[in-house]
Amino acid sequence: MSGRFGARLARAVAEKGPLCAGIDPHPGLLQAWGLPADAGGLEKFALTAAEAIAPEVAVVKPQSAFFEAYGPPGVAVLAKTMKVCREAGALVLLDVKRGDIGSTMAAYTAAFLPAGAELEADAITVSPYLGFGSLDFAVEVAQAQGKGLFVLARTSNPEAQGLQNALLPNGKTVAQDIVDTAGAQNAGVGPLGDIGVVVGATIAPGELDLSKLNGPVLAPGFGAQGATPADLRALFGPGLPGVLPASSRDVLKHGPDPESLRAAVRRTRDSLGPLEKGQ
Ligand SMILES: O=C(O)c1cc(=O)[nH]c(=O)n1[C@@H]1O[C@H](COP(=O)(O)O)[C@@H](O)[C@H]1O
Repeated sequence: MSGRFGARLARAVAEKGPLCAGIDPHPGLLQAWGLPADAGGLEKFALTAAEAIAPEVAVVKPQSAFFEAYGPPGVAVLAKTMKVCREAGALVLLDVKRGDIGSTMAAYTAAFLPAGAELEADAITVSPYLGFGSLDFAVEVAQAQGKGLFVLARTSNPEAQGLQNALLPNGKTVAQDIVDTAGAQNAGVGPLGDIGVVVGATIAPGELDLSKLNGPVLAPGFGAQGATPADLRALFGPGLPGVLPASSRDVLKHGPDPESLRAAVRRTRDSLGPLEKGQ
């Protein structure tokens, strides 16, 4: 697929709906699937999940830490998993939550965004907590390479509230300031900018104004962390414009049978509403 990330994402969502399915090989899930806690078990888990799930959704989000935990063989499995997802037609959002000083961000960017990189992703998650400006180079590379970023703004975990809802001297919350800075990068870009934000599906409605973001919103917390389709609509509006509800464990717990996994991902996808409302 060619073109800007936001445009590719909008097409994929129009075709397959907004669900982002996570591949999070938790040790407990490997055990529940009857797999050993080693790189061989990881490979069986991740490839089974990728083959069953990726054809059904617009976006797959492998969680890098669960692969890195197995060392170099785990990272090799991650590369294989990402390839299987892309070949099945899904966009790959690699959840690596990177965030560092600008010059080091350049190295992270080189690892994940250029075409042909071993761990090439369509988009990655990044942390702005060293200052949004520390991500400038990553923003530039993503926009130039047709790739995307999802910047942590208001995360789904309960500990995040104090920091992310703190007021800045400009009168905005930290999270709102991050959303607005991402929005400035997306200004004037159609149909959707390339710089998304992460907003947990578990947060209270009304905390954030997303009306000027003009970019995608990754909304984890749907499923295992308790958020329902009704919560998503209350938080983001009835059509969920640009919103990618993300679910990992709630789908993966239906393995290892590929048919059960496929049925679970279809059920989850369909619970979000008819396709034309997805974008
Ligand atoms: O960036 C993320 O993906 C993320 C941000 C956030 O605010 N909350 C959150 O849960 N996540 C990730 O989303 C996934 C949620 O998994 P489940 O709770 O199993 O659906 C995990 O991979 C988390 O690391």
